Amino acid sequence: MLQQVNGHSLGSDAEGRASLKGDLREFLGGEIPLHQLDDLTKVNPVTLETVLRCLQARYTEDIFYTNAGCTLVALNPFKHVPQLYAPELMQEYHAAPQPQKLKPHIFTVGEQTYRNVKSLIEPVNQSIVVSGESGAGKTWTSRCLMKFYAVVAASPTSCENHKIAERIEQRILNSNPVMEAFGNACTLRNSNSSRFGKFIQLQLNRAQQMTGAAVQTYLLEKTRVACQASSERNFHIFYQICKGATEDERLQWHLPEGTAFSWLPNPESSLEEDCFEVTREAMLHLGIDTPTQNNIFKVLAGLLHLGNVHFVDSEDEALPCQVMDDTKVSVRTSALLLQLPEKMLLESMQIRTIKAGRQQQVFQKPCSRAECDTRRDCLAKLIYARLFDWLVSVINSSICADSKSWTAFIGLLDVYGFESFPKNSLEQLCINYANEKLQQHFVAHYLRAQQEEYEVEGLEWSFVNYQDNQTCLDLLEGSPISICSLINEECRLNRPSSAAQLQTRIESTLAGRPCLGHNKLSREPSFVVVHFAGPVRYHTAGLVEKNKDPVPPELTELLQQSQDPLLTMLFPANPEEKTQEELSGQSRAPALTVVSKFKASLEQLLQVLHNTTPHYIRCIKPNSQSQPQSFLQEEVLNQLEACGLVETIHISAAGFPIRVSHQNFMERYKLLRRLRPRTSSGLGGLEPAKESSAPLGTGPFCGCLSSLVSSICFGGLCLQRGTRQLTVV
Ligand SMILES: Nc1ncnc2c1ncn2[C@@H]1O[C@H](COP(=O)(O)OP(=O)(O)OP(=O)(O)O)[C@@H](O)[C@H]1O
Repeated sequence: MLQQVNGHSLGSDAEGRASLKGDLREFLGGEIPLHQLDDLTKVNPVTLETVLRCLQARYTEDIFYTNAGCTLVALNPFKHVPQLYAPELMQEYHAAPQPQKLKPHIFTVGEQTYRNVKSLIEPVNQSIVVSGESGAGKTWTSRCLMKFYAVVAASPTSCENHKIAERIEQRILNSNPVMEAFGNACTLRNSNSSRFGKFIQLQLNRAQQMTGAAVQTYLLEKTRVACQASSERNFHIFYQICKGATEDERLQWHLPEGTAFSWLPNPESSLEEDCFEVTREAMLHLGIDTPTQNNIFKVLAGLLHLGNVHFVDSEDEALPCQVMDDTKVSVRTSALLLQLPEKMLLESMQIRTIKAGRQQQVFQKPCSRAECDTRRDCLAKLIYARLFDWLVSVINSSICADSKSWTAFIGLLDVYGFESFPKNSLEQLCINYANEKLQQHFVAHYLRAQQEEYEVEGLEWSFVNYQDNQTCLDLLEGSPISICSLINEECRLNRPSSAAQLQTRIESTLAGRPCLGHNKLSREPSFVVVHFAGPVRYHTAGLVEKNKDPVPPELTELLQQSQDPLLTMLFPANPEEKTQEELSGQSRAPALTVVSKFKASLEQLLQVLHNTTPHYIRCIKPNSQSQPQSFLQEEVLNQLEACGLVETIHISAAGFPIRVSHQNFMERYKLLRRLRPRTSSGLGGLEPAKESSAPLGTGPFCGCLSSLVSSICFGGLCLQRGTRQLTVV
């Protein structure tokens, strides 16, 4: 009997015949309409063009998910799709004996991941890496997966337990609107773009119930508080308070309707994300009570007024710059809202204090107008970044479970997508660097390690070439010299360096590196990095300063004087240990730059990922205008090419998608020791043995089982090692 066609084993007779018919048709003639191909490994031949055509055909039919071997491709529908994420559908995938036989969906990935934890497939901890460029749908996907786990991993036991579980699940879900309100913003690429990276660990107990979660965030783009590119916006929360405050709150927060704020560009644009009520409700569920919320919003209003403070040059260099007449009121209001002495607030921006000599004598020097502006912006960034970190810690203490109550986790990684704007700076360099690291994780884990293992195992294998992004990573972070090391060195040397000098330094020191380009047409000093997802031009102006991220000590000292309860907590007068910002403001600052901190946190993240079984979801943006029903071939093609999807499909089609250690396999499939080899098939197929007295570990399988398992279905099993193939149905 034919056991396999095109990689599919057959189930019951009737089912088998129907499936066989379909498989045969597909195998022989490729007659199946493209949009019905659920798995891109079945596209024939597998080329960029055929893959593109298949995805387009499916998109036209409103089919947004397609398997690509080990990866799930998720096309952004840019519209509401009824029932696509309904709780009933979640249950259907959860209850299915073989979820992978249902239509491709993020719930298949969610369920498979969940079952891996259940069946203790090592490593027990799992991760789902959601990648794609900005606006491709990563945050949406992560959010839906969290909802999925909140449903399927809910505690079904006693009423009391159920309540607890619900509280935890609801709180975990409530962390999303809060973090998005404070950490997302409208950019040119995405109206709800995450301006920070997030790894959320969903913690499961032995019964696979969710007992808690922990969130780790990465590099918030805090510069956005004080500086927004044209046509972009500040963080959503600022618009929410301005649009959603009640009359009473407007009075308290000094936000009369129609007030113009320099740091609130495009206030007329109205987004779904501007819903203040949702944020407040979610904060409440996370344990942030109304008085604390009001305190937070009052401080944010204080920042908006601070942004309206503008300085004029002083005629006498020995005297501080003055505040523009019509913005004096903003200093007063800001001081009032932040509960700071007005004079001190003003002087902290106008005057620099220098300590020098053995006795640390104090000198004061008036700042230039540009310096006043920088210090004003720095103050706002400092407050906002601390507030964001504090919110994350509150969220964590609200959702985190006692370490004894969980045994495994499923990690969801949603980091900012690859970005290329007309102007790119240190933020984009870090974001794109993170994307390069994740791409490398995929390349190393899947494209390279897998093929190397097949070779070692003696499997017949013709090596599939793939685009390795190691050269780009060498350029960015390599040792001894790379772009990061050069930017860090400029910070360490603490010498005046112009944007043009930095460009020359990068170009001359790294000349000849394959991924370094130079845009000769550009008038502004810049350099080009050819990333796996495309070339990006980075402007060198301000790069070193942003990397240093200095905080003048006067600013921290000022905030320690605040009478505001929230600021008192964020800036304690006698902190137990000095923060990085405080250290960087001192003259003998350790060389811990933004880039080095980011690099260290990325390494940590990759270490965590490395110790989990990864699952991949590739989000694809069908068009850059965020329009439904528009599939722009060129744009999709670039994304497919960049992530090496065709190579992934080739390897998946010919390879072995599931890997199980021998010990785990024996645990899971103890039953099979009762099976004996069927020698007549010539394939080494197996049939159930009537009786087996062979002890576990010495039965007929054990000597020949590999860690490579081509497919384990819930009703059947197919194994291969080298030239031996074993099929059990
Ligand atoms: N599955 C979906 N169904 C409907 N709309 C979607 C879906 N996925 C994404 N979208 C739409 O696309 C927008 C962008 O998605 P999302 O914010 O998830 O992108 P992202 O990849 O996280 O981007 P960034 O890297 O900028 O944070 C969403 O705000 C939503 O409007």
